Amino acid sequence: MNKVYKKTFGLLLAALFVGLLSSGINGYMSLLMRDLVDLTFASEKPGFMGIALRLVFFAFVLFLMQTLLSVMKGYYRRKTNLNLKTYYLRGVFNKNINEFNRESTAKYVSHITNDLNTIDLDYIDGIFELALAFISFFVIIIVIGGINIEILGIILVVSVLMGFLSNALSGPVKKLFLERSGLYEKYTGYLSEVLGAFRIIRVNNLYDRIEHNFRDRSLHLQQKSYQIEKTSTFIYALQNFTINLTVLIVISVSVYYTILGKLSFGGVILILSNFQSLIGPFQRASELFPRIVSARNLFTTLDDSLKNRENASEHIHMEGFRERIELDGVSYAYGENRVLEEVNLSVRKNGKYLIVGPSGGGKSTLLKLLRKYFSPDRGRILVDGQNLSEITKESFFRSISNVEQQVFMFDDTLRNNLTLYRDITEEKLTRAIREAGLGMFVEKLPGGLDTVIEDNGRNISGGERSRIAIARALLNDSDILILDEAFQSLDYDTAREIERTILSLEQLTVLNVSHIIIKENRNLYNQVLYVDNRKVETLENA
Ligand SMILES: Nc1ncnc2c1ncn2[C@@H]1O[C@H](COP(=O)(O)OP(=O)(O)OP(=O)(O)O)[C@@H](O)[C@H]1O
Repeated sequence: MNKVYKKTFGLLLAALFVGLLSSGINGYMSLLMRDLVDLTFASEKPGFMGIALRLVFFAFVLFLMQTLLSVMKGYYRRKTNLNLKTYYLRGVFNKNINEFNRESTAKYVSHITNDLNTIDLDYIDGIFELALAFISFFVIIIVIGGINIEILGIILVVSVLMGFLSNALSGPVKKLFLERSGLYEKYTGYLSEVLGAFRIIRVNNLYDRIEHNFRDRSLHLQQKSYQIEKTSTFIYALQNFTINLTVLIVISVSVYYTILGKLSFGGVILILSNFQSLIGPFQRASELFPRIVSARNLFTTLDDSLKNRENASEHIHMEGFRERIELDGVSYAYGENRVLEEVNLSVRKNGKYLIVGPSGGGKSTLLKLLRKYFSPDRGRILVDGQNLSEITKESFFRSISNVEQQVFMFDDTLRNNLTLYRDITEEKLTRAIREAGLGMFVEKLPGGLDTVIEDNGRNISGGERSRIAIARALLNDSDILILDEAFQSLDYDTAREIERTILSLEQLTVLNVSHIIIKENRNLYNQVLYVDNRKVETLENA
């Protein structure tokens, strides 16, 4: 993430350069102002108008510079933020499927919303503001140093002491900010779960139980925010006290130097009017530094969430499936629960396999291993003799199509939901629609293929959803089709017809996990595999 943040470093420097010019103009105007005041006290008319006009001119230039600065800052922030968000989302989509599934999606949502928002406000903007404050600080140092170096020395000592003090005071706030970010992540996850369970909560009147839990969690989060608020207020009050003390010291020293004749009255006004730029950076640093540090830690959290723990080196590019897939002594366990043990199996190209077995027997796990969602704990899966864990995901996924139990629909037209945004000829699309048994459905739709599927398929039935998934898979032109309970929402006749069509496709290897056994089609399979008791057995060979 840090690398992505640094990509817009050029924009940051350009904007800060404009900030430097603005501060320079501001410093120069302070000197003009001092001269103006001193001329007034000396009752000298010549030169007065000239300085006054110059002041008006530079005030206008300063206005333009500051407008430019705010435009540049806005552009820099937007661009950096967008870069980070797109990088993160791309990273999420590069995760191993099983590792993505292991986490709740809410965690990623919370990272993209809460955490990247915090990074925007506290880190991107924080660093910018701090840098700007220090630029104006150094410019004013040069200006005051030019007037009286002793006063500058005194002011600097006082300011630096105060800066250290403020920083030391802000320690407890840093810790609280970090804790709150973790709480937000959990809270967002919890809310997504509750809203995801909307139907079951409504139907079973579970709201009272949910409300109790919701109140506890909300309260806990609010208490943490309140604690941050309380601690921060106390720390800011202490910091204000030190600032007031510093102001008092600086005023006293300046006035004393005027009495000694080492500083003109205009000089005192210059110091006092720029005092904020002198102590501002230390004040800002104490306020922003804890935020910057805790937001900086979020980079590590975000990077960690994108890491794939299984890092087998994938270096083989697969050019289509040619001969066979072999499972060689494959074992897999979810923690202590061993689901497959020493499984040996051979799947030949264009073969048709029906996979059956009791619920919880391990059928889906077998499919997940074959889909490369995760790797076996022991043994190997060989695709045309190459170890599947060494084959790149991109090239392998191109060879397989999946019809899973959960079918996602985009809020888009039926056409785009079928083609998944690829260029597909009308002829091919019509054939896939027919083979997936969607012909009548499309004909009846008033908008045909241009009908919009709403809200993840709210306006279509479960059976239509499965058929859309089957059509998608047929349009994929992949070598292997993996079906996981694809027919369970279909009536018997429709399921039979679609299954028959799929099994008649000669250039397709089919692995079908199904509880629904269609007797008329059973002999169309080359092999029926039975998965149970950690084993995969062949029930019958055609
Ligand atoms: N992600 C997971 N984490 C932990 N255990 C899991 C996970 N997925 C499945 N299991 C367990 O692994 C075993 C096999 O599950 P699997 O889903 O492979 O069975 P299945 O034969 O496909 O079942 P069904 O026919 O009910 O879909 C079950 O005991 C299940 O509880």
